[in-house]
Amino acid sequence: MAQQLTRDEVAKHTSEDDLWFIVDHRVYDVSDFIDAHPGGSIVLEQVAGQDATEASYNLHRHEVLQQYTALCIGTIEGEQPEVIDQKAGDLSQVPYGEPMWLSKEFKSPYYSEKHKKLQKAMRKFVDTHIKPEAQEKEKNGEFISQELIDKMAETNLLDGAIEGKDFDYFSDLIISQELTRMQARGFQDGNMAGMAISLSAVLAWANDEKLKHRVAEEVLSGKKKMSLAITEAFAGSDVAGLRTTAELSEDGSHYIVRGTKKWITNGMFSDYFVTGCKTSKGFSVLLIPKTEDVEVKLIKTSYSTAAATTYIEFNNVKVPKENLLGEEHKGFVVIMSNFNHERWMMACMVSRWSRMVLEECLKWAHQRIVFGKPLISQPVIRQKIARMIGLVESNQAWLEQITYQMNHMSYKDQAKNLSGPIGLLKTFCTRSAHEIADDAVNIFGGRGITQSGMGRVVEMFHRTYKFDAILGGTEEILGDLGVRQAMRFMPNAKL
Ligand code: HEM
Repeated sequence: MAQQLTRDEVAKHTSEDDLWFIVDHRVYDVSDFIDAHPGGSIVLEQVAGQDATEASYNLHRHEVLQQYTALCIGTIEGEQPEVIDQKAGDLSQVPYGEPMWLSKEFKSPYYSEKHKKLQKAMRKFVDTHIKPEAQEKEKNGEFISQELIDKMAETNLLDGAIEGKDFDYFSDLIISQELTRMQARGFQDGNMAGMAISLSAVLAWANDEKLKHRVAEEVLSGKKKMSLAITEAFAGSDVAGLRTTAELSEDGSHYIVRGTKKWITNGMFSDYFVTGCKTSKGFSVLLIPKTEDVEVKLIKTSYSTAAATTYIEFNNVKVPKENLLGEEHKGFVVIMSNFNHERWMMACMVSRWSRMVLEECLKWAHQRIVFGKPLISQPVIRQKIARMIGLVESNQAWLEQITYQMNHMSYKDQAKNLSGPIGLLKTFCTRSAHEIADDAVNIFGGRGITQSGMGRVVEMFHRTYKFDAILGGTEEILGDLGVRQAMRFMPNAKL
């Protein structure tokens, strides 16, 4: 048991080489730490022997104190720590910090006990196994370790937290949203996002059953990696403008692929590329294995290189005819139907990021003292937070409604009925993110543009939400798609 000390006892330790203070009813001896303190020694000397709770929470995230528990030598006699120590797997206690279905006061028609079990297991797995590596790699830009990939493959749906037969789109939503809580936007994509958006095309469109099963087994077991290679320097959303060509050999046994691809997430470590190519009479999609004729170069974007964003050159790569996905020259439908799930997944993630940022703003406004009062006592701050809550909750509500439809529709019908709504949903979520990021930085001030310390989540979101606004289709393209789709369902008659 930690020793019990009195406030009078603490007040005696005020010299540079014998310096104590109190934070949240706990006593810290920082005599050997003051020279290493990132905020310097002066500030610590200023609070020597005193209660520094307010000063400390005004300047640090609680996790800083959790990391330095060794400096804590005891608690104040008769007093109890009040600050909530979040443990791995815990739900947030901040209002609006979790979607409504996770708050015990509220009910939802969409989630079952099985979903709740999955969420719990996923939260714990992310907090314990993914977040520590994600935080490290986000900073140093290295790619995900094989150990982490093996760990994820090994647990096979989290050691039975959910059975394959019960896995539905709400399970998918839960996994996507929980993954964002690693709070590392580049690593989030580096964590097999390439597979998530390309394996679906192989599963739905491979003509060769053997190939389909082999690739699925290899990538789901973590032995091989894959990515989706559509965009080029020449064209992104404008798929018709792509210049990578696939020419069928005279004997019809293979294609020769030549061209380049740009911004390919996970391309640096991929063994397979689901690639959009021009063929003699249209556009076709091929599963291209990595060979010596495939050259990859790392692209540095505004998020971490942990995402492994890649420039690729296919230099006359020989690809067997069996690797064609869907029909030859009719690849447009392969890509377009695959986009739905990718865009929906991005909506899951960016909306959860927005909620994390809202949570950060609520915590900060609650504990930051300005002009002698908590920041939240300023009406202008409450207005900003009110707007954020409205956006975050409407993102989630629309997302859940669309997810429910996906659960009750075939893949084909989803392409017909939901590509418009999903495009509009993603656009709405990223426009919301734009507003939320902007207001959050204003609430955090200098910390909102600083990569470490209190504002690091807000800083990262402000720097990276644009990835969701652009990848998988820009806001302009998707807004347009949504309205054009709606017009397709308009009755011919004047109304
Ligand atoms: C055991 C107690 C403490 C530990 C372990 C600690 C640790 C840290 C760490 C790791 C940082 C880097 C920034 C971050 O990650 O948030 C930091 C920054 C800082 N700390 Fe502390 N600190 C402690 C107590 C205090 C106290 C009591 C004060 C002031 C009264 C203080 C003042 C500062 C200041 C001014 C900064 C720079 C903040 C900024 O750049 O925004 N620290 N501290």
